[in-house]
Amino acid sequence: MRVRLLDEAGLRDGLALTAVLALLAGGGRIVAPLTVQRVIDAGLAPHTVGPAVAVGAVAVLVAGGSSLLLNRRLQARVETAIAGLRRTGLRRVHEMAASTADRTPAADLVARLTSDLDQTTTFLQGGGVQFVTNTAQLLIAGVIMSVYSWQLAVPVLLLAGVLIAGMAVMQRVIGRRFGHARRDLSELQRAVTESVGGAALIRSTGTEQRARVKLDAAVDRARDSLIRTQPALHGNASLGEITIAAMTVTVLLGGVWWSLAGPGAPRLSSGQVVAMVFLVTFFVRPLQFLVQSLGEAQNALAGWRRARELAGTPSAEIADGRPLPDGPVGVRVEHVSARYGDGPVVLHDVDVTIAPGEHVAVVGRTGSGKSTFAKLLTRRLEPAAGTIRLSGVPLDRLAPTAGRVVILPQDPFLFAGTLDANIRLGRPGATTADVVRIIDRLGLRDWLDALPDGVDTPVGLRGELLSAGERQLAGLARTALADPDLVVFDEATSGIDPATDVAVQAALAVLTRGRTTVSIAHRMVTAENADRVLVFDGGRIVQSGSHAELAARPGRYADLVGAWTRN
Ligand SMILES: Nc1ncnc2c1ncn2[C@@H]1O[C@H](COP(=O)(O)OP(=O)(O)OP(=O)(O)O)[C@@H](O)[C@H]1O
Repeated sequence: MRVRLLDEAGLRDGLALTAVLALLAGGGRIVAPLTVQRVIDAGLAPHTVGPAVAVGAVAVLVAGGSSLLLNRRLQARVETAIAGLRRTGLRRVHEMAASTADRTPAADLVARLTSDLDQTTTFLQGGGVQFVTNTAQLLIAGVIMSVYSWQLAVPVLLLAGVLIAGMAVMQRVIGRRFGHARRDLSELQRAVTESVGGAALIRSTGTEQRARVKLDAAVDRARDSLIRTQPALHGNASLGEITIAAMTVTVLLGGVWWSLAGPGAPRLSSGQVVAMVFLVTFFVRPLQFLVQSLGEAQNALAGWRRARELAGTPSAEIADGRPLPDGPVGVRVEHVSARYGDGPVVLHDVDVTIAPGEHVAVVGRTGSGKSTFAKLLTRRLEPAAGTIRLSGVPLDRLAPTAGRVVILPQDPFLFAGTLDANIRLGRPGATTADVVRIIDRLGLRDWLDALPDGVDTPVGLRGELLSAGERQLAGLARTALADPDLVVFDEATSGIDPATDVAVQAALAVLTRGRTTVSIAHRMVTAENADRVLVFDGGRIVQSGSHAELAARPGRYADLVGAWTRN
């Protein structure tokens, strides 16, 4: 695990140089007490002071310089590793299997890539890098103490052994508790995001009390989790204080006793006793640091692990998949069933073929399985049984189809920025001139001219400055710019005024011309304009034919047409 951490943080490269810098930084600090010992043992002779000060000064400068270099080196590497983890994590979010993405709340993914990793940075900036220097200092001080007086060094090292063993046990407990705390904090973030995002709905439905109870529960859980990290931390601090004080006392009392020992017994000079007192201080300081920063270190590690877990999610993209053959896509859905997680089967034995270039409208009552069918075609859900082939290639063998298979949702996602920037996302390298051309081709020039700043009109966060119909028009333009070979269009059910609806229908007609299209239709006009209508009911296709054919005979579709006409 630790070895993997070294690799992941990019610390293995140049490990020897890192170790040398750490030894220089840690060892340099220890030279001063040794020079003091020499001066004392020489009877404080003036001629020994000058060289001692010179050696001490050089040592301090070397220690300071090495420490600076080491800090910069480690900080830069670990920050680079964190940035890499963020990038990989984000890529995994985009390549995640649809089933995993469905199960994972967005706020949890955001927390793993932001606040969780921030803990690692905070720890580093708070002196986490000193871990390395301190460990080197601890080792060097321990060795020198043993050389100076093994009689004093043995009890100190034994006490240090007790402390380190105690910390090893505690850190496991502390690590586990911080792991829980980070999970509960991420839950809290999710609850807060939901509550803030849904504030208007909560106010309008008068459900503030219910929302507050849910939020309070998340706040309490996070608080309790954080409190649960404390007893082990306090236990660790107490153990540290007791053993560290015992080490200092041992050296002081033992030193005095040995220095006064009678003839025949091994004697310590006063200089050696003073040096030992300094050395034990150098020995215990890193231990104190380790004790105090154990909590922060475990919190940082817990954050790192959560981010790494996300970065380690297997990509759902098929690396050596077969590319989608060029041209309009033929769709073959063979006896496909679908379910969400362990839930009931919601699509049963769906078997249908869509010819290249055909425009198929999917209709049916709410909950009949239309969206599930669309999710299967666009790989946002894997079939529970059966196979789907696009132009003959089974979906589970197909290479990424970005730009070739495009879903146009009811409410297309728009990033904060201009309309131009959002539409250009459809095709990498597209220019504003391309955007204007595609808007013209879709017959949307009047709409564009009516916007305050034309293509430079800002759309606001998630496109909130545009109407629902305008967002769908922007989505249509973006899709048209992508020039896909299979379009899955989820028609908006509401929020579109009649004029925009006409514009949407006209643009849709241009977009679908010559390309395979599956439209989830909520309006009769969309079904009428399609080559064929598939009628879903209870998760099954119960009718298939042209609008005219199906409307003319009794059945589900005729009922739907009746309902549309009455509306
Ligand atoms: N994410 C999900 N998790 C669990 N069940 C789901 C999920 N999405 C849909 N379902 C269930 O699958 C069934 C089909 O739903 P689907 O969304 O495909 O219907 P639909 O015909 O598109 O309905 P609508 O016209 O209201 O969008 C429904 O019973 C629904 O409750």
